[in-house]
Amino acid sequence: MSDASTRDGATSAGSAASGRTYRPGVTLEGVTKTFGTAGAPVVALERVDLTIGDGEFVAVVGPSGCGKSTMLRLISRLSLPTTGKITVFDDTSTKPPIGMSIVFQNHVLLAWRTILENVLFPADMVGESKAPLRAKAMDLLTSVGLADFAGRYPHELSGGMKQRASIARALLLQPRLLLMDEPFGALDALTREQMRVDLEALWLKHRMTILFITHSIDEAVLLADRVIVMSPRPGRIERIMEINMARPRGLAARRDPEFLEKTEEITEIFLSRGVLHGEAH
Ligand SMILES: Nc1ncnc2c1ncn2[C@@H]1O[C@H](COP(=O)(O)OP(=O)(O)OP(=O)(O)O)[C@@H](O)[C@H]1O
Repeated sequence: MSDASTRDGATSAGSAASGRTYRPGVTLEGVTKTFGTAGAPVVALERVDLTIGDGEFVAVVGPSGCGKSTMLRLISRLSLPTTGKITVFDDTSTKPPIGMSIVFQNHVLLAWRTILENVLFPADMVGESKAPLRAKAMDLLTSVGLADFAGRYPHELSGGMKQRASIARALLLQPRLLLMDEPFGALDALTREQMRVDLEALWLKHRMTILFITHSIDEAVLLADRVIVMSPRPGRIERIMEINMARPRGLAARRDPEFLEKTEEITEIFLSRGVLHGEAH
């Protein structure tokens, strides 16, 4: 459960060799979340301590029910911890953090709005004028490969295209914090691979803090600066693993010895915790 911090408070999110140093962005201190009071309460998260650097890309991987989505909901303040403290860019209030966007597994595009109007939707939500944001929205649609689909409606797009539009929408107001809850979980393997490469490119361009939740060991290692490996319920941090592969990692990263080494290490953790079984059941 190492979470190295330097003396000036900056989080060291990489090895000395990688030279990555971040200021703290999101901090969880002794965070526990328990659901239900009568009968048998469910401890979804137990004593989680974690610092995510400002501008860092962190992935959380773990078995179903280990509290990954709970962690994301607590950081977004859609839900409050039972005990412990969560700080988001120095803010410890219980209001949704300013500058936060969320992307869920299933797109939440509005069927009656064009793709461009969907991408502009956050401006309506915060009462900003849309006109000055149109060029930005088009740029974002171009960067996710949807420039030609700005005038189409969601039902005219494939699942992957809809999820690209959701990501473009999440970036419209330049979030400082992007929470992604299994954003590629519903996509086919090829689309997923491409989305991963494209997300890395977007992150390298915008450098927002990303918390990316996934069931995929490969995806976590390929994308993140650090991978948080969760144990089965009650969800605890089992290991924090630094990934030092050079960026952009792109498709070639799958052949990097570090990719093989880290995915193997995480698989071993899950085997030892009974999350995975070497033999068929
Ligand atoms: N609102 C709720 N009320 C009661 N129990 C809940 C609630 N939300 C989550 N839980 C329980 O908390 C535990 C963690 O759930 P959570 O959704 O965070 O897991 P997860 O790791 O995201 O799972 P998955 O990978 O399947 O999405 C589970 O046992 C779940 O049943």
